[in-house]
Amino acid sequence: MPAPPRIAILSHHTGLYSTRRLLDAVAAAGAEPVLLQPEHCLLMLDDTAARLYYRSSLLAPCTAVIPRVGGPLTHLGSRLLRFFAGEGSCCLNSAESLELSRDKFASLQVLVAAGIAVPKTAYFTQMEQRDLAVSAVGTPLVHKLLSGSQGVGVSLAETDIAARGMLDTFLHLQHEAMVQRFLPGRHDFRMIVLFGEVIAAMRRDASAEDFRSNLHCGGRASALLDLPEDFAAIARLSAASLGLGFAGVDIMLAENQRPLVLEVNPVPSLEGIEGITGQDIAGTLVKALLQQALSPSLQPRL
Ligand SMILES: Nc1ncnc2c1ncn2[C@@H]1O[C@H](COP(=O)(O)OP(=O)(O)OP(=O)(O)O)[C@@H](O)[C@H]1O
Repeated sequence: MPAPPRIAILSHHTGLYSTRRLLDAVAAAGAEPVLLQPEHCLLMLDDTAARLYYRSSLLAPCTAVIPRVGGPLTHLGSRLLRFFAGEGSCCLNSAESLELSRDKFASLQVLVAAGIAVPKTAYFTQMEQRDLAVSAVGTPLVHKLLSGSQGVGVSLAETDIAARGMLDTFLHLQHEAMVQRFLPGRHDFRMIVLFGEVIAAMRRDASAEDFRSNLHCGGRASALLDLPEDFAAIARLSAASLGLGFAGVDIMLAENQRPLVLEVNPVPSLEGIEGITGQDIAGTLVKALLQQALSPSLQPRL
């Protein structure tokens, strides 16, 4: 009997809901789950060969790889993905797409170049550009760290004075700043894209205590059963523009109800969306990835 395909899951937090769901889904699909904590990996280059040691042992080839690395492990995760791609493993998201989508401003640049509308957003590095950025974007405005997730590093400045003070601090500490026009809707839409199809969607409403609608910030989610076709088209194009096989695309409405993409998450949590929709997203993902891996002629519809 041939050995079952091996599917690696790169995850630091092994007890996380998404990691556990994916491990179970890999086993349920008849494949062998291989849990890799990125920090226990050693990459070795020697002449023209590349090798990966996991906890001091040479790692056997993997059929496919699912990156579930958080923001702080983006660079390590992308180097591991580059190794796996070189080995011929089928990576759910590539090294390049992970790096790109983890940079909040660079990814918006790529979306805009693809014709996808985003909120008015300024990026700058020097104090001399601060006042122009504040007046061009207008207050209230949202300041964002260039990397961050679950709403961490996203803050609201209601007035020009507050915005200037906040920017002074961030320019001093981070040497760069990103500010975005505040959209007053208090809700956003998250669409999960898998190989060019929207497979699930939810609406998230901010609580009375916060402007952020992330579930970690007290937001409330509900399933989005009648997904507008323009939202789905924007989500598909956003994931494709960033080269992502799997992505969570966040959309908010402008004052004139135009859908604008806030960001595209390369490692969206499965917990909220599976709980809200009742869908087996982990199972769908693993089956689609195995199909990709085992039918090399089948190209993802990116
Ligand atoms: N320009 C904006 N106007 C109003 N609210 C915003 C704006 N940008 C972000 N928000 C709110 O803050 C939340 C977090 O913002 P964003 O998605 O950029 O950060 P994140 O930390 O990467 O979140 P996630 O982990 O969901 O990807 C959004 O879900 C939205 O509710």
